[in-house]
Amino acid sequence: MNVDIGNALASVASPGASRESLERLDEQVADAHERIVVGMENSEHGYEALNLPERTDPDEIRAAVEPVVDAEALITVGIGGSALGAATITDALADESDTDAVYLDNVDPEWVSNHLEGLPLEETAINVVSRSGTTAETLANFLVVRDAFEAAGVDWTERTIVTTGESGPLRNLADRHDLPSLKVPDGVPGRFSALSAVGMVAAAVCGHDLEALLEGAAAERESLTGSLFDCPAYAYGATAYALDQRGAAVNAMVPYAESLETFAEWFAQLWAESLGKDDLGQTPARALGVTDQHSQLQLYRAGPRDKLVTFVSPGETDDRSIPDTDVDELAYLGDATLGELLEAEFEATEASLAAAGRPNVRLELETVDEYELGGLLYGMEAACVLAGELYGVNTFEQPAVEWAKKATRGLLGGGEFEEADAVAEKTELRIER
Ligand SMILES: O=P(O)(O)OC[C@H]1O[C@H](O)[C@H](O)[C@@H](O)[C@@H]1O
Repeated sequence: MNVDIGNALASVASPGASRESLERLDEQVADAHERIVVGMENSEHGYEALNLPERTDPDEIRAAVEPVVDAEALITVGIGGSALGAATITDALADESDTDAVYLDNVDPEWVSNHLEGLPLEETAINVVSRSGTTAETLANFLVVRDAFEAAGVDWTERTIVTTGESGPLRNLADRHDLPSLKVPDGVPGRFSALSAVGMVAAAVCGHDLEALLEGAAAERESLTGSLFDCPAYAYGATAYALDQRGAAVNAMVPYAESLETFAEWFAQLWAESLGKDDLGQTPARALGVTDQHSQLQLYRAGPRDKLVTFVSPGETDDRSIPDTDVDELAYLGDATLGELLEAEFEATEASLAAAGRPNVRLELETVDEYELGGLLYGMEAACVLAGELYGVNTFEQPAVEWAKKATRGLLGGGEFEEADAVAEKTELRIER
């Protein structure tokens, strides 16, 4: 992954960071890097995630999925960090796979039923993922999926792989039914676990190259140095932080490839849940090039100056020519391909923001394959860890999310949680028709 921060400089954009201010910030980057290296060396909670390219064992993952490797479809049941990494990988590489990867994260009943209805269950595998093994949505959806298999006369125990922590309800269930199971690595929070079994079981069932994913990540790891000017991941993390300090409270992630739309969702969790603390953090927004040029771009170019736009350029992709036409006004299209049109729109949009003095950064991939994807995921994780150090927050906890989880459990009678009392205490000012 390469990063171009030119359009975030103060000479181009407002807010923007001057070259001199980035050089001053680089001293903090050097300190933060030292802290990160110590955390990695000591396998400290969270920092351990940056060791995954070396720690993850692809053979172990492939052995666990062996019984279902020919599945026509794979249902991954998980939420947040236990689903988005896997979904990012299999969505990005979907063209290369014969397996239909389906994700059940939401518990919207109609949506769950619609997903299950169309699937050939006797040819479908189940990938259930929960670090804690207690997340209500995941456990509930898993029970629903099991039930659907039983109703169709399909033995779910022959078709299920479990990835969870060392203990907990899901671990007990895996042991009781003797299911192939993998462990969420110690010290790795869910949103940083894409490059472990959490994200890679689905990739393995879909036949993707696990080694290449890890090699791409390892190459990014090699580039972690004490200077933002030598390290694309740190350049991104430091620039996003610097821009937020100058008023860019929103970070809009805009990939120029349909296959990377889920990546923007993954990034949103990473950035929001890691950095949103102590009244600090940058709000992630999601948009898709070229589609959202025709909707959100108006706001990004002419609305409040509170945004950094992050483009992802996918590099080389399959192309398709645009047929010739005898309509004079459209003749110019006949000389181009869809890929050339996309590229031109990307460059035009980037230039249009810069011309209006709106800061933007470009993440560049060579192409969308396992290697580049591994680098992108690792690079954004390292960027986020660096940003967390610069903000001075605890990047690896998520107490605000845990609060709502406890309130939900309390409401459903899953234990005594004082958080649930807040629901009854809600202030009402209802306007009725
Ligand atoms: O993996 P699980 O324990 O099921 O957790 C799934 C998700 O739950 C919560 O929402 C956490 O805030 C997320 O970070 C986590 O990824």
